[in-house]
Amino acid sequence: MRYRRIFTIVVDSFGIGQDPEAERFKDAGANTFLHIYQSQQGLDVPTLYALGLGQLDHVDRTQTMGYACRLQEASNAKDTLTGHWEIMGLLTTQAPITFTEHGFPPELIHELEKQTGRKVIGNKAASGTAILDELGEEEIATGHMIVYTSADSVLQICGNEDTFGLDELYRCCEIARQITMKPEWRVGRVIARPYVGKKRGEFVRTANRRDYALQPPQDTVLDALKEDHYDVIGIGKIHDIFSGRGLTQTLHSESSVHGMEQTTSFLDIDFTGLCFTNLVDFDAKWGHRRNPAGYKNELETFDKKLKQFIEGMRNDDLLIVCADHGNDPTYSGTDHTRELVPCLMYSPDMKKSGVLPDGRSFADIGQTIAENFGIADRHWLGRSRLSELI
Ligand SMILES: O=P(O)(O)O[C@H]1O[C@H](CO)[C@@H](O)[C@H]1O
Ligand SMILES: [Mn+2]
Ligand SMILES: [Mn+2]
Repeated sequence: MRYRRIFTIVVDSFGIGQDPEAERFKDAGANTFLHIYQSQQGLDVPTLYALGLGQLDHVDRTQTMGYACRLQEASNAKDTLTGHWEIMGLLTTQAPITFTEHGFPPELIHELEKQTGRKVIGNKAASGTAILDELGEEEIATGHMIVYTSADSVLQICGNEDTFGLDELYRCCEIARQITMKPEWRVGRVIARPYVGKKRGEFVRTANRRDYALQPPQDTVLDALKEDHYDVIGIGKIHDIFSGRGLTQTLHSESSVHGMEQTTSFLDIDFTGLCFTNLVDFDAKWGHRRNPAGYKNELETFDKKLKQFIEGMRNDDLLIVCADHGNDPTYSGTDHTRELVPCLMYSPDMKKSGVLPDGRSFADIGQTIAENFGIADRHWLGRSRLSELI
């Protein structure tokens, strides 16, 4: 075992340019990183640049440490579940079901209304904040529930924390999850979207969001690590994304800053295995909201936290910073964008630094982890980069 602890941090939606499939996903030209950089007159992220991020899109050459490369998604998707599953070795060939064109079919809605005892309003593809402005007041006045979707494979239900109530929202989502287990309705996630506020313009979504995700259909590198008695710590949304599978410990985060603080606190803990973190604010607060200035700020704050993290690393620690898909905040629409993702790898034990060739799957990350911990014999997807980290 070369590294005793591997910290993998997913900067949710931090894409680095279109991949060969982007056109098929109607995302030609998308580039989350570069377009934030260009639209905001630069990006002050010295730590990410030191790790080689700027080399990947040729905007900065101040790399001093670690190895940087770009990875392509091998799965037929651009969403959070498939992205994370692929990072941990699982390929998704069948595109996840979506209902963006006409909303959910009447039979599904009828079943949901019958079993919850509540009428459905909305039932269309929408941005979560826009649909609250449109229908939040009606939901509060009538007790009906706002159901909406997006280009992700999701069924989302909004509920006002004061009038609808959190428990009731979770109950309705559990019913929705059961109903959508039917093969033709099997969305990747049902998501409870609680919010507070009384009227249009004042609604704010809270951190009590809850995701009811499908189980990964097969074992991932996480399961294999757990089976071999390694520690597998999930921070932020990791638990939801893997339905708790393959984890030995879970921490939920209030924000991406909080997620980095939780991750950093594990530097002081003597574990052996993987600490796997998802930082969702980049995607949920800025990418989907098409807010490049907010995205820039979040990145710059993250960069400072990353510097502190690196300062606390030991020689037998490996850091991997990556992403699960793109979400270019300057692109049209409000959905994810199919992109390459950065993969930045660093350990204080490295003698050299540089750029590595692009990889054909996000699973290069999982395979690197698998080789490090001696579980690569299971033929995971992807190619280990361990021998390139010199
Ligand atoms: O617009 P909001 O509600 O943030 O939705 C976003 O969040 C959901 C899950 O990531 C996806 O449906 C995506 O579109
Ligand atoms: Mn994501
Ligand atoms: Mn998203």
